[in-house]
Amino acid sequence: MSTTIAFDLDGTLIDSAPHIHHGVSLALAEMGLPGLATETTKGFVGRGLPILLQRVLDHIGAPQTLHSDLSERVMVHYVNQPSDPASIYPGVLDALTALAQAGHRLTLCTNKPYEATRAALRDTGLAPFFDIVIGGDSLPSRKPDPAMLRAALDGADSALYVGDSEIDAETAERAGIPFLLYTEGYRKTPVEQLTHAARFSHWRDLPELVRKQL
Ligand SMILES: O=C(O)COP(=O)(O)O
Ligand SMILES: [Mg+2]
Repeated sequence: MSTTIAFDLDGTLIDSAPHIHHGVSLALAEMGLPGLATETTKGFVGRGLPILLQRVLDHIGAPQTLHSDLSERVMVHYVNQPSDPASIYPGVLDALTALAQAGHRLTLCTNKPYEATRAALRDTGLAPFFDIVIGGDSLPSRKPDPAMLRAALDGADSALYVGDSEIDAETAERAGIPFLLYTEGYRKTPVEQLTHAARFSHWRDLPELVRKQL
């Protein structure tokens, strides 16, 4: 049976925290604001750029009135700083190729802003795998609201969602879609506390896991 499989991006397909951190750091420096550690930025990824930047400003003790200026600057770097193809997690390309060859439709459902998502997919070479791309600003709401996931699944009868975070697990649960958890991303909660149909720590295991789900 052919299934539509939606994927999260940051912390799932690509280890993008260094890229996100770089964009945020450049923008903070331009504004004369203090920087923060990569691990701190990484901990803020998952709910989309507006919330990440709120947390950044809180963390460095700067007022939220700077949010829109910071956001515009980060977006420029987000789109213009090339994403490194080496940031793709090991085994992702083979797994996506195998799933596509098995006849599955692959789509993307990420809280990353759409323009930045397109740039990351283009720079890493992942773009050709996905025929629907829903970004964090594509719809009026973002994950964990299930509307994004529903849009990425395009009415499929058989569907799965693959992601790395608490947000993804909640989104899938609210959409009533089985969730496959990649355990090596940016999750902060123990795996046992996240609703998931199955989990994997290396991408080589995903095609078999998908077969078992169907
Ligand atoms: O940009 C974010 O906050 C997270 O993006 P993700 O949904 O691909 O993990
Ligand atoms: Mg993620």
